[in-house]
Formats: sequence, structure tokens, C-alpha cells
Amino acid sequence: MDANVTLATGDPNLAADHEYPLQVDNLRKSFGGITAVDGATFRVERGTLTGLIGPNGAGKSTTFNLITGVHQPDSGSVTFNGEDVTGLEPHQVAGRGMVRTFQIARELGEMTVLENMMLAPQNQIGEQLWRSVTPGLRGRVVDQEAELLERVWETLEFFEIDHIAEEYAENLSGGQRKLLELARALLTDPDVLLLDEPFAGVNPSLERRLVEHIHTLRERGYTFLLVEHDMDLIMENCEHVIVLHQGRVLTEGTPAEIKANEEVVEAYLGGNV
Ligand SMILES: Nc1ncnc2c1ncn2[C@@H]1O[C@H](COP(=O)(O)OP(=O)(O)OP(=O)(O)O)[C@@H](O)[C@H]1O
Repeated sequence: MDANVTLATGDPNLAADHEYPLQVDNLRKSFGGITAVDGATFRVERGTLTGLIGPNGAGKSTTFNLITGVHQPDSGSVTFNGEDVTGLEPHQVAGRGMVRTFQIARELGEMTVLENMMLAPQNQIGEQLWRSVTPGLRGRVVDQEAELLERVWETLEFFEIDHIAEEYAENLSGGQRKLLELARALLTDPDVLLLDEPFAGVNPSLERRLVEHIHTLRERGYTFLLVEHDMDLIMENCEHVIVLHQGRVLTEGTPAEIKANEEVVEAYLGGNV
């Protein structure tokens, strides 16, 4: 990969005055009688690859959903770059620069990689750009589309999937799909990326590439919060690990600290991993 490639996808350093871009305070969410998240409190440091782990049912996915506005918390707050974003709609959260990767929906499988990319900003941050198609603004929209196309190609090249730009998304391998999902998320000018099981179903060689890309982006200032069941991947790649158990933070620390923590081992043995 060319280390000098410049991605025209935003500048995460613009918001760099917040050392911890994401803060979650005392977040709670119940579904009927089940408490999925029970007072989770943690923060994510800028420019890190932070892992969110925990046994099955610990509340990881629900926490992601609460952070990104998919679910509304019963109480507690989510702060992003100093702004309270609790209760905002997913596109509003994404529009502020906190984006989670989405699996390519079935209907998008019938579109090419390039078409998927061109639709990414529209899908994830609402339709501001497209809504502005009024006769007087047409010239500006054409400029914006040309600019978007240029960014799309740069991003595809960065992820080394430009050669499959005309391929239908449904024909991609699991790993290529994950690269496309990350490429789509990057087009929305994120600052913080939330990745939910980014390596599931990815073959080892593409997994290495995906890991490398994530590290390159992290070095450029992007911040990652990652839910992943593959413990080796978490321990080898994250500088900080947060352990959720029964909806709250059991402990957090470096991978070495987490590995040596007996409470963590017990939580995993007690849960059915
Ligand atoms: N929409 C929902 N309705 C009812 N219960 C839910 C809902 N979403 C999550 N739960 C419950 O909340 C708890 C936490 O689930 P969650 O999916 O957040 O955990 P997780 O840590 O992501 O688990 P896994 O590792 O198995 O994906 C579980 O008991 C789950 O059954």
C-alpha cells in the first residue's frame, strides 16, 4: 500500500481538541424485563483502536446501538466531541462524525461497488446533498458529484478494491464486503468509527489487509471502537480494551492487563462463549 496516498475523506484532526471524542455515562437500556445495558460508563481516547469485549449477551451490540442512535437509552448520556448526542437520530450522529459500519443490505447487493460507494453519503448522513438539487444550485451539485466521484476512487484505491468497482456487491467475498463497508463509512467524513465484528467471515489474507488498513487510518488520527469475538485479534491490535459484563463495565486496560485479570476469565467462563 502506498503510505503517501492522501484520502480526501475529511480531517479527523479538526476535532482533535477533545482527547476523548466519545464518552458514555451511566447508560441504561431495558427491553421488557431484560436489562441489556445497566449503567455502562467509559470513554474512548482519540487516535486509538479500542476494543469492546464481553461474553455473549453482555450488552455490546445494544451499547453500539445506543451510541449511534439506533436505540434510545432509558437513562444516561452519550457525548461526542463535547456535544451531548443522546437521543439523536442515527443520521444526525453520523452527520457529526460518528459512524458505524453497516452490512451491505440485500438490495444494495444488486448494485455495483461503485454505485454502493456513490450512495454511501446519502444513505448514512441523510440527504442534504441530494435535497439541494434545485435548478439554481444544479451547477454546484455537479461539482459536488465530481468531487464525490474523485473521493470514491481514492478510497477504493486505498482499500485496493478499485479493480472490482464494476462488480455487483452480492458477488464479493466476505472480506471484500467488509472492505467495502469500511470504505463506505469513510466517505461520510467520520471522526470515530464503530466496527461491529469487522473480521467475521473474512479469510486470513484479507483479514491481514483489513487490519493493516485500520492501523493506517488510526495513525492518521481516526479513532476506532471495535466489537469483535476473536480475542486474539483484539489482544494483538487494540491498545485499550473495555470489558462489558451484564451490561456494565467490568474492567478496562491494556490487553496484557485484561489477559491477566481473573474477573475477566471468570466472566467468560460464567457466560457461554
Ligand atoms: N431488541 C431486543 N429485545 C429484547 N432483548 C434484547 C434486544 N436486544 C438485546 N436484547 C437482550 O439484551 C441482552 C444484551 O444483548 P446484546 O446483543 O447487546 O449483547 P452482546 O454483548 O452484543 O451479545 P453477543 O456477543 O451475543 O452479540 C441480551 O440478553 C439480549 O437477549
